[in-house]
Amino acid sequence: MLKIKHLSKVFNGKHLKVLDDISFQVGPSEIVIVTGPSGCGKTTLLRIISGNITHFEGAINTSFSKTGFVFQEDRLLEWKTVFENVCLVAQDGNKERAMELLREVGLGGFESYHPKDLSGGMRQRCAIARALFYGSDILLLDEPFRSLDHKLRQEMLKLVNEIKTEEKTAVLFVTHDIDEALKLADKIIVLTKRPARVAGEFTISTDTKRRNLDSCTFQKLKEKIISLLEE
Ligand SMILES: Nc1ncnc2c1ncn2[C@@H]1O[C@H](COP(=O)(O)OP(=O)(O)OP(=O)(O)O)[C@@H](O)[C@H]1O
Repeated sequence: MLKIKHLSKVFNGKHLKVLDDISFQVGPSEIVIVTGPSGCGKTTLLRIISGNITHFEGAINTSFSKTGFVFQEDRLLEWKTVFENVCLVAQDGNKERAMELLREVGLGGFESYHPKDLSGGMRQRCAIARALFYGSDILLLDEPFRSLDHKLRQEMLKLVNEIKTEEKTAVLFVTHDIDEALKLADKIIVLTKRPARVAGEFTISTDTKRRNLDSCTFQKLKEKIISLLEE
């Protein structure tokens, strides 16, 4: 369980308040999606949770032992191949599994390429394979599918869902795409504009395979989230 309690963050010697008293939880094998207006503080929130930002108010309590993350920038090592980039995070890991993950993210056949020879979307998928190979019990994803086309996005969403159900990995996912959130989330956290507060928290119990986004229930939920984002 990850518990975020009364989290606040101010940048620039107290001039820029970014997060204001944020509290929510991520349970084991749960997909929690955070959405909110541009610049409200979503990346800052993930950076605090991942330990990249250490000065903040409030508390982060976690019982997860391994945290994997994919940020907006892919942070691949340019001098390593795709396969080496993935294997680097778990050097004793099963190399067959690394190959399998690369195939699952659509990079089968590109194992010996270097990052500079990949497109932006391929680089991002390599970063996702690397995070999955790390074998974390919670995965932090910051708009990881932004540069992918529609078909690839759908495939990656399916993969995240499989990782959750098969590997029991919890996922904390930032996206601007409300349909993506409605398709995948067990819980959606909507943040206000900066300084971000929790404007709404919505639990979706319908199994992801049985969700109909055109149904009245999902349309109403979507309208509610949009209205909160527009406030
Ligand atoms: N290290 C930093 N120092 C000072 N200000 C920062 C720092 N990091 C982020 N900020 C500011 O904090 C605010 C929130 O930024 P953040 O990247 O967390 O927003 P976001 O919600 O992820 O945005 P987007 O949806 O556009 O990706 C912005 O005004 C940004 O300029």
